[in-house]
Amino acid sequence: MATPHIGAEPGEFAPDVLMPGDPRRAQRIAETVLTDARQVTEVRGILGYTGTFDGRPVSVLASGMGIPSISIYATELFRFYDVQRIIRIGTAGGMAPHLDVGDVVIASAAHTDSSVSAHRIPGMHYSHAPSFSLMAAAAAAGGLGPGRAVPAKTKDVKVEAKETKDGAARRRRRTRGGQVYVGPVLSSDVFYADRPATMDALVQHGTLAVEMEAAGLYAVADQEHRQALAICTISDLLFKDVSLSAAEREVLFDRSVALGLAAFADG
Ligand SMILES: O=P(O)(O)O[C@H]1O[C@H](CO)[C@@H](O)[C@H]1O
Ligand SMILES: O=c1cc[nH]c(=O)[nH]1
Repeated sequence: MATPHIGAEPGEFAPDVLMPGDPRRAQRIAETVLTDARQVTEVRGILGYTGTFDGRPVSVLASGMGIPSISIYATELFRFYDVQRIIRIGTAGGMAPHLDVGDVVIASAAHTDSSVSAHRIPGMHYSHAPSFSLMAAAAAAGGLGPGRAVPAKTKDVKVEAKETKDGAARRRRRTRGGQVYVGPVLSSDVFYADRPATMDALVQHGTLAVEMEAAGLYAVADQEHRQALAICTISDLLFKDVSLSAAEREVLFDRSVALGLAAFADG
């Protein structure tokens, strides 16, 4: 039976689910990466598809934005569709100075200011962490491993970046694109926040990037005894006024999807 938020019947989702925030990104992944993908849900415009990749069943379902939204979809997938593993395919704002747009961050931990997670276990500061096996497999697929301090450089990608100051000039910008990093992210409840001291302290504590869902996904996976990971493409740089357009954010996820599919295969 369908859930309040997912229209699929039991059995229509694969055990492994890729989960972008944006429904159009879900559609694009289904159309360009999966074989024989068919739509299994469209409730509230949150699109979901099931197909195969390299002969393995794989689904993709959008999460919407924020911890409350991803928590609903992840809980319903784990609890009512027997989904075993979810990998978030997200975008994130780069915080650490060495990051560039197009780089990929595999979230080894997720700090959060969300009350949803902060009060999950009363009296505890809950640690939001991914599945080790998924994270290790994704990192290996990204060329990272023990004793390899410098991330693998993958082929350059050309992106159209936008200088946000005054919403004005666009300029062509060749990124180092596709460098893969593993480290903590901030899963923020607030997109438009003005708190430079907090962000600076997080960077000083090794935080790489900010997004809005990983902590919720990791907590739900722990609660439901399932596995999860977040892999995010850097879509803008918080301290450099560099930002990708909405259209660019929709398409610049190939590397993250490849790492996610490799993690499903090897994790
Ligand atoms: O591109 P997605 O996956 O939605 O991720 C990021 O983009 C949204 C904000 O623009 C938030 O959901 C944030 O986590
Ligand atoms: O700055 C950003 C970029 C993407 N996603 C976020 O949550 N923040």
